[in-house]
Amino acid sequence: MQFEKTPGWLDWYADPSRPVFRAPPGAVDAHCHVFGPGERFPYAPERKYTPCDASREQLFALRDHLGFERNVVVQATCHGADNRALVDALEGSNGMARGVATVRRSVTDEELRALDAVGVRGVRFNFVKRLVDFTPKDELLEIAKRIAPLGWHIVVYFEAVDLPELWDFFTALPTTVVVDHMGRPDVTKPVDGPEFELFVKLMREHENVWSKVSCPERLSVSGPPALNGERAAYRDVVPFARRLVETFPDRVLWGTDWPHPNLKGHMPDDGLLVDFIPHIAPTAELQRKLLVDNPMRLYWPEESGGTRSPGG
Ligand SMILES: O=C(O)c1cc(C(=O)O)oc(=O)c1
Repeated sequence: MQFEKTPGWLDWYADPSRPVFRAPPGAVDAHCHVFGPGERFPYAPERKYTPCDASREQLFALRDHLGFERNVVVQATCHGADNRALVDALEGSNGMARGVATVRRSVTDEELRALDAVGVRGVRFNFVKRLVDFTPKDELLEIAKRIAPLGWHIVVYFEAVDLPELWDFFTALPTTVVVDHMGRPDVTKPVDGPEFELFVKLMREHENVWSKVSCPERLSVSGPPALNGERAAYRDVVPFARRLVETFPDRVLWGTDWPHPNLKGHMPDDGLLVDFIPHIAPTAELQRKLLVDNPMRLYWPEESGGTRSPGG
């Protein structure tokens, strides 16, 4: 198989603009990745793409540049179930990053405990066909039952058209379930149409389901603004994200998705992505919940007056 690197990728993400929006103190970028460096942390043989290296140092520099304080680093599919790059990032974070890992059913209890000790608080199940080969649901359920007693949660990534088929599986999971990128709605469809209503219903009927209101750059058809100083990017995604933030203010998270793997049309400016936040969370209270209270409750409960409870 031939792997392609996206031309110009590094140039773009090395130079994001400074956002106009000031994140509240303690803000968490709750969805980002580290890639490699490939020489130290090789990419998985079963990967569907090969990214450019994106190191923990670059990630933490971006965090500071954007005015954020913490990260949740999510295991990317190009690293498969080899979590060494993720662990390295968590170890280098001074406790300011938590992680979401990928594991197989062969993972030992000792390995789970070691991941927990370094800051992993969840596992990711991926159902996006261009990114992974299918993992049998019985294996995923077995993993879910193993991680629940640790107080971890499950992050799921899927396309909106696949939600009806995945519904029973998701609603049987025994932990908090965090959906990546709003379940990837088709934003050319109405925000109150049947497809997005099904996702809203999932969250309404299942209080253990959370959503990341992230990745407008992946979902948008209108795209980023022309290079004319306009900072209100990805407007067609706003109604979807805003509906979730306003309806479920205590169960939404936000992240940059840096370094934006697999984006071919354009590379997003992370500063512009931060300036998307006040459009989807228009009040200071909603912004604080989205960027501080919710991620702290899920990833640093010991610092926000809670404890980790088995079952996530
Ligand atoms: O849409 C994507 O291509 C994508 C890929 C990955 C990954 O490879 O893990 O993660 C994401 O959050 C999004």
